[in-house]
Amino acid sequence: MASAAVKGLAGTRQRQQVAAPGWAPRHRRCRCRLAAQAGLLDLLRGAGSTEIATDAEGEELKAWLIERGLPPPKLAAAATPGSGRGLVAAQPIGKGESLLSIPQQLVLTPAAALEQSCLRPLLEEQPLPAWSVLALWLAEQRAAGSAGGWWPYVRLLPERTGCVLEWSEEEVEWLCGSQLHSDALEIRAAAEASWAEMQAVLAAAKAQGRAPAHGAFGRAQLQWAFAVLLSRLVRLAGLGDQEALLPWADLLNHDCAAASFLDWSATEAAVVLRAERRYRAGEQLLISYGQKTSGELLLSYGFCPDLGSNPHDGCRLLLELAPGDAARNWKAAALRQHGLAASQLFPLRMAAAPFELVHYTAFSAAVVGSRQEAEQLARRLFEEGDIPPALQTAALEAVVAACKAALAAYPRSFDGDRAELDRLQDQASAAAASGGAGDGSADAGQQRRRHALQAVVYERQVLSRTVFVLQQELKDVQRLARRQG
Ligand SMILES: C[S@@+](CC[C@H](N)C(=O)[O-])C[C@H]1O[C@@H](n2cnc3c(N)ncnc32)[C@H](O)[C@@H]1O
Repeated sequence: MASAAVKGLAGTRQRQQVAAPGWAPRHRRCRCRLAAQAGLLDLLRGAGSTEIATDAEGEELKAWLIERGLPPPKLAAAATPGSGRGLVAAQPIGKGESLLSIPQQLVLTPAAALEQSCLRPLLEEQPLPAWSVLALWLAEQRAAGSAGGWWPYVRLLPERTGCVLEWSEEEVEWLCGSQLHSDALEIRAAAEASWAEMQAVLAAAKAQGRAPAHGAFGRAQLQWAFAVLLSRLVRLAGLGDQEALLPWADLLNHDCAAASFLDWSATEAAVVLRAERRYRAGEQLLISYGQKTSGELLLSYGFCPDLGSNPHDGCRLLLELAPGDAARNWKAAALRQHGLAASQLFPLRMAAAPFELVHYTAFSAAVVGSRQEAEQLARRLFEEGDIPPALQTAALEAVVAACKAALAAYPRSFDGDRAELDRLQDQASAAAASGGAGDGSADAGQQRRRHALQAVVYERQVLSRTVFVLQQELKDVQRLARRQG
């Protein structure tokens, strides 16, 4: 059971992808051109000599890794306003240049963690999921302090990440009505299940005197480790989808408009990153953590991009085959052949027509008399992308009804949430203008509230916009039907 839950958690972690062309933000090309021009100006001004305020501990980690085989990167660690440490260009960088190449021995895969773990004999006897092995390794290294083999890396890991594992129950309730609420509960339940699942190993470790410093594997220590993993683990598609910690490279921050990401290169036998454009010396290098909505970023990484700045923002709508449909089993089998399930989440975006989900509801609404008929219709809808005219109205109506039901599921009024969000945004702007004086923890709590509100306000705007667009389409379909009839 725990491993199923852990799978759910894995699904929420960094899945780094290239931005789909349809979703490239309009301003991007323009920004690149400006950046290229800025790069040229910098060269003329001798930007190579720009002084960079580097971060001492981050640079010490880089030097430590270089001693262990890291080819010297063209990047430097630096403090970045509002996002902790980050990596900046240490010199002007050209498009396509190699920025980082992390050799295998510095990639912290679950296998590497197991190899180094004090619990290794026990974990070989009673294997735990990769996620738990890494968490135990992190907790062990942290407890060992400077005596541990990876202290230069572990001491840089944040005390708190802001991810949903650190939220109070009341804070999680702010997401009620949204699919994010189910995600949040699932992530927290997975961490709980992982904690429960490792108790037998921890008890054996205690009995055999294998656990290191007192309390190294306590609940709070493992909670910290789970939060670190949720906000830093990178899935390496080129390494069979393994998830790993990437020391120093995990200082890279996220940009919703970035296309580059870290992945394993078999030819270079290393995790690599190339420059997707030119960079000035001192400019921060940002990568993509995946095409995530702002709410998803909030749950895993504890930050939320500014409203309107995330081209992947939106919400997910849950659609299901009608439970009472006599053809439900045939339909479910036919859906599976197209990678869809009898209960399926669909992403909605502000500016995208949700064709796939209209096809899904057309399939759900259709009356089919056999398995073959279900398969035939599924092929027409999901392979050829064609909706039989007779199903169009019912499909559009079903999506509109599903969006309205999703809107009604939010417990608080849209206007009330919007007003509170505006107020918190004004307060945040005023605090930023006055230098951000005040109690840090109160600020963090207020920021979380603002981010949660931002997510649930935007989701409802997307749902309302989808209702509007589909109602227009419904009118067109009905007008056409009247003309033809
Ligand atoms: C993989 S780590 C990146 C390094 C991190 N900044 C640090 O100081 O250790 C991910 C964390 O960086 C921060 N972060 C990354 N991108 C950000 C962004 N665009 N805005 C704000 N915070 C960001 C968040 O705290 C997130 O949990």
